[in-house]
Formats: sequence, C-alpha cells, structure tokens
Amino acid sequence: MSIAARAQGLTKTYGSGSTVVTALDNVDFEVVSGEFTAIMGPSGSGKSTLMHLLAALDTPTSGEIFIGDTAVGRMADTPLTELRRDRIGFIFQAFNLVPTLSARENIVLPISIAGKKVDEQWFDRIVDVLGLRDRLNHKPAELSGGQQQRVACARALMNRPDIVFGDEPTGNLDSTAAGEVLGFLRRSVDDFQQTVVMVTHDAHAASYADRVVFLSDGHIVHELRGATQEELLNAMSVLYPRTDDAATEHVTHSHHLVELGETPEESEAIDAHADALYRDGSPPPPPRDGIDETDVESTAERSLARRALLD
Ligand SMILES: Nc1ncnc2c1ncn2[C@@H]1O[C@H](COP(=O)(O)OP(=O)(O)OP(=O)(O)O)[C@@H](O)[C@H]1O
Repeated sequence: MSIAARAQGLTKTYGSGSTVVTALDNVDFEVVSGEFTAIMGPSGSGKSTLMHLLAALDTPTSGEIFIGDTAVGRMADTPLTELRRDRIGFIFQAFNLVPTLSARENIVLPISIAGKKVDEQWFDRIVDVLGLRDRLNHKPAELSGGQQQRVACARALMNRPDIVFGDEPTGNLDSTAAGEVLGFLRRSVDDFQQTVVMVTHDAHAASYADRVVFLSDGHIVHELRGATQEELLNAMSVLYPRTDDAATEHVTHSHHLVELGETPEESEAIDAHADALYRDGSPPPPPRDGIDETDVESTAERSLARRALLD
C-alpha cells in the first residue's frame, strides 16, 4: 500500500483572539494510492479546509502535508506551483472552465500552460470514456452542466496527476449527470489506477468511494470502507445527531428516502411528476395510506406522502 498524500498533526485556525475558529485540530490522515476516498461531514466540519490543505492550495497553521514524499510546507513558490500543476488535478463544484475556450482547449489547457506535448492517445481514451467526442469544439456555454463537469474531469486527468481532488463535484448536477461523473471517477480508479479524493455532503455520492472518512468539528471521528449508501446514512445519523443544520437535515431527508425504498433518482423523478401534475396551482390531494407504487398517478401521492413525512 503506498501513500499518495499525508497530513501530519494538521491544524488550521482562522481569525484571532476571541473570534478564532479552529477549522482543523491536529489531524493525521493518509490518502492511499489508487483508492477513491470521500470526505464527509456537516457544514463547517472542516472538509474543504482539509482538502485545500492536502491539495497544497492553502497553508496550515501547524503540521505538515506530504504529496508522496514531498513535504509541501518547505517548498518555495515556483516548485509549489509546478507541483500543483503537474501532480494534482482539481474538479470544482462550479466546473471552472474558461468560457472563451472550446472543450478540447479547456481539457489540454494545463498541458499547454506547462509547454508540454499532448499525449493524443491518452486524450482520446479519456474523451471516449467520458463520451465527449462530439462536443470537443463546443464552448462551455454550449454544453450542459453534466458535459461541462465531464470536461473538467478530463482536464483533471489529462496530465495523469498523482491525485485528483473533487470539491463537491456533483453539487451542481442533476442525479443523472451526477451519476455519470461519479461513475467516471470510479472508473478512473478501477481502470486507470487514479487516486481520487472527493468532498461531499451526499451519502449516495460517497457510496462510490472505497473509503469514507467522517469529520466533525475539525476532527476525523470515523471511517468506513466499502460502505453502502444506507450504511453511510446510518453512520451519519449516529455521528451527527443534531437537527439544527442543513447537512443534518439532508441526512434525515436521505434516510427517509432509504426507508421508503426510493433512490434519490427515483425521488427526483417522482417529485418532477408530482410537480407537473400540480403545476396549475390546484391544491394537491392529501396523501393516502396504501399507495400503489406501480401506479403512475400514485407516484405523485408518494411524493406528497414523503414530503408530509419529511415535514
Ligand atoms: N477563510 C476563512 N475565514 C474564516 N473562517 C473560515 C474560513 N474558511 C473556513 N472557515 C471556517 O472554518 C470552519 C471549517 O470550514 P470548512 O469550509 O472547511 O467546512 P466544510 O465542512 O467544508 O463546510 P461546508 O460543507 O459548508 O463547505 C468553519 O467554521 C468555517 O466557517
């Protein structure tokens, strides 16, 4: 087992005096090469801070980050920029593509900036796996959100980085596009031995990972391997029992979906159907007991029943 990145005694504080916030508190953490790791936790638990430090985008208050064997903290600016460019790939929630460039130009941009030659065989392989072949000459505005994020995935993998970091990479996508991006990240680990680290609120997204670490108040409080969505939701409801923040509401919501036997995709389709039925503004009928799940009309009632349950 080799280690792609390592955090040692990592602490990050923001502010000073009475307003100091400890985002990470003496965290030790290793990213295993060739694995898909997800970092989960409620809002404010330190997920993005940990990922930004691991990716050498920010500096710790104390502690050290290693990318492979390289201690990042002691590096001068220029080699650090080169390390980020050559050894790390990023996928952001907001895609972060250059609007004036085509999909192909966006994908090869880091290689062009580095003045290197594009490996056309590798380019072709990634583009085909991502289904982007016929979109390569289009600008980001001419692509769907899912296609834009697939371009961002291709860009992140183009220079075969040691680690690809994703910060809520499916946060702006519908469930179909999210499934495509997550499926690709999974495949990049299985087929290309890529190392992937992803921050997510979403147990469904995290269920694609080999390993899920849970953060709370700047500490790693738990870890699961090969967990299903339901196992992750169970762990989250034990680890984060508060009901007063958005992430926990999301957990509770997702947990009900699992209890109802709905996947998030089904739930979304059901809600869309219900909304279409009641688009004219007429008040929806109250939910009934004994809903027939095979009946198309009843999908709307299922949605209402679930919404009533979630209320
Ligand atoms: N630049 C900053 N200045 C001050 N406080 C910050 C800054 N960045 C993060 N924090 C604080 O550090 C803590 C951890 O933030 P972080 O963004 O890492 O959490 P998170 O788990 O990623 O949250 P979310 O899921 O909402 O993105 C929070 O209390 C946050 O308010």
